[in-house]
Amino acid sequence: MNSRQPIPVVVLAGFLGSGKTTVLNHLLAGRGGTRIGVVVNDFGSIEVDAMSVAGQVGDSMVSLGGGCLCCAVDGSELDAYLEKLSAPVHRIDVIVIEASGLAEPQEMIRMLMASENPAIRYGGMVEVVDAAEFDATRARHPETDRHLAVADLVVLNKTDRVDAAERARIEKELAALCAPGTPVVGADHGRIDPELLFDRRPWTETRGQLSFEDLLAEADDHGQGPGPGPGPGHDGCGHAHAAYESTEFTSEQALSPRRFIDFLDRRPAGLYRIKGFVYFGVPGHEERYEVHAVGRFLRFAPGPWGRGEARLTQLVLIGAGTDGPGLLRDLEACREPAPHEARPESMWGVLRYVARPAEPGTESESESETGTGSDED
Ligand SMILES: Nc1nc2c(ncn2[C@@H]2O[C@H](COP(=O)(O)OP(=O)(O)OP(=O)(O)O)[C@@H](O)[C@H]2O)c(=O)[nH]1
Repeated sequence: MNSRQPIPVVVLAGFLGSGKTTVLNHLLAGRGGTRIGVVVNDFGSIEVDAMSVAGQVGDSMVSLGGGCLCCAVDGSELDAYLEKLSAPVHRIDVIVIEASGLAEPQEMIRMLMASENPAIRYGGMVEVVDAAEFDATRARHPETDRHLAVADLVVLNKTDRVDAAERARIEKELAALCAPGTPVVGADHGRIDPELLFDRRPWTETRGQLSFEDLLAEADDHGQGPGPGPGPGHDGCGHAHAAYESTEFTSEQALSPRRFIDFLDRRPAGLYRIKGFVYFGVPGHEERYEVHAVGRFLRFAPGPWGRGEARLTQLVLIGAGTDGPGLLRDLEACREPAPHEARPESMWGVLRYVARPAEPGTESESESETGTGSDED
């Protein structure tokens, strides 16, 4: 991941007690060399949550080992904290906001979409659902349905507390409540693959000297946890990996923007994450297009190629129950031997998913984007 690209900001939402902090701890434990900025947006219980995430609490910003920063904010302070976290000095790769169990995630998404901070971009919304309390939560808090409708990825947590039939029933209901194609990932104690949300750097890529906490966390990453008890390091990593498969695609030939968008529109629900770079080679659009999809959420970010860098398309597709050879066949069918003959209009489908800084007076544009999370307007 190029550190000069805007930092993706992922919103982790879910009703009180659904397991957001548990998911976050698991992500922190399995972050590898990735530097995660954490914002805990939890009115009233800041200390409790920040402590369970970080193990230590400062004024408002907490250092998590060598790799993370955590700050506790209310909505009005969010912009200021995002600005602090996105300062180049912290070298943060991804920011996760743990939304209060009571917050309206739509508000937060709107704030992120409208943010004028060029160092960040909205990176999708993950809704954590408590499988054991699913019906009770919906009955008492009908707004839960609205949150599910804007989620890009749903984590169905506490699957250890329901049997297979109940889980299947909830998954069916979730499919009806969420936008079509939204992936639902089952989890026991928040153990989802961190790769679903961000690229993990290998430890060797961590710049600067490793701190003592880094070394402890690294040992923990390899299953030799620093000690008992909850908190980062509790889970170690590796549990979640077995359930996912990843498919890699490389092409020296350009991809047709129309065919590639068509492929993305039809991507199966089990394909949780796509990341990489695409070369379209269409006149006027010869840049390198970084692609980032989490669930239904899709973004392209055009940027320059490195000096002497080969014009390649390189994609990694991560999913469960996906047909790898079938995906590769579909991607091969997107190849375009004569991109220079393509008309610039063929890029329109891609450009719909490029985040542009909001122009003054174009608020309605960012609102329409907020509504779907996949920009299907
Ligand atoms: N049985 C079971 N318990 C879980 C699981 N995930 C989390 N818990 C427990 O559920 C409780 C709530 O988890 P948290 O991660 O604090 O939930 P939260 O969504 O951050 O809660 P708030 O901050 O109150 O909104 C804790 O006691 C966790 O240990 C799970 O998969 N199974």
